[in-house]
Amino acid sequence: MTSNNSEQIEYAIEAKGLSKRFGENIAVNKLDLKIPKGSIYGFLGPNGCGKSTSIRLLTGLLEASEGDVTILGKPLQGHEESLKTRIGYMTQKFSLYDNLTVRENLDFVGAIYGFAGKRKKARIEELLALYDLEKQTKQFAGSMSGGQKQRLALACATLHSPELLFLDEPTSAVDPENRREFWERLFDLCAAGTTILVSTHYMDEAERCHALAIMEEGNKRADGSPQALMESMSATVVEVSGNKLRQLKQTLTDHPDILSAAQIGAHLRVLVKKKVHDPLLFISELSNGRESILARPSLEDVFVTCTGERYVD
Ligand SMILES: Nc1ncnc2c1ncn2[C@@H]1O[C@H](COP(=O)(O)OP(=O)(O)OP(=O)(O)O)[C@@H](O)[C@H]1O
Repeated sequence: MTSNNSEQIEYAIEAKGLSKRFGENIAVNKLDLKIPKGSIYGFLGPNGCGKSTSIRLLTGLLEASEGDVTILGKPLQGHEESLKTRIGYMTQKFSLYDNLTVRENLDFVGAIYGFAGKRKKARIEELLALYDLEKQTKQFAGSMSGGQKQRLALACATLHSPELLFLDEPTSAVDPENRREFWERLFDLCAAGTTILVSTHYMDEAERCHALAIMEEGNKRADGSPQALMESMSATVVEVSGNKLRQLKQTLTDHPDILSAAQIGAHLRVLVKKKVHDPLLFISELSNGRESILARPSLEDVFVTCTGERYVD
């Protein structure tokens, strides 16, 4: 991050009241954001919650219905063209040319960003080595595996060394190992000064971000670092074990002071509202004295708590 002193923080993205309507449907509703330079920020939420639309608004590809956006210190409105060279964007479907080879894809993107001659060749060689694509240079992009396509898409999105990188669900089409590797590469980019905004519906991925926004139906329900979100959660987590968990789950979820009860293996993970002073006694009474313990909150618990906010008193 740029600074420890809050007065000196430089923001890569600032948004105020950002909204987008498609007819009657509000895809993004009054979104406020302050994303420090040099950080990895996540949008976490289910399909259709407005992640892609928010990213497209912040890149200037889509016009907002309302709100103000400042990107890398400049108002987005009126600076869309000049900002394009400072921004990278990797779309959900990777936007590769299937009928072009790996090298041709990079060549094409290089030309778009005004690279030519030795400079272009050198940058492409650098990216081929960095993203482990040297053996695939002549392969058509359409015939590559999900992981290879993802690495090529990241190489294309970062060819012009953008200061700010948008990644829309970049790991949906790859296995867990590729996903881990991909995140290592993101932290390398971040260490070199790139600010990254990444959307995901994976909890483990969101947990890797410096900070994130939890989104639902176009609204930001909460934001902060994963740690801060877990610490400020408005529920206590209790794990209950024993038999007949399916019936117990029903009894517990019917109770107004219980936000959710989900079976994980041989126990139920129960989110009890914070206003309940002794959650273990409370659960013991509701479950005929079954064994229960307090557990550490996870980001998934935060998500359930935030998106179920309307049920919280
Ligand atoms: N061009 C459009 N015209 C009409 N409605 C749209 C358009 N783009 C998005 N929407 C709607 O806006 C809402 C948010 O969609 P968006 O794609 O931003 O969600 P998302 O969180 O990125 O989900 P996904 O991961 O499935 O893409 C959805 O209800 C979607 O149908």
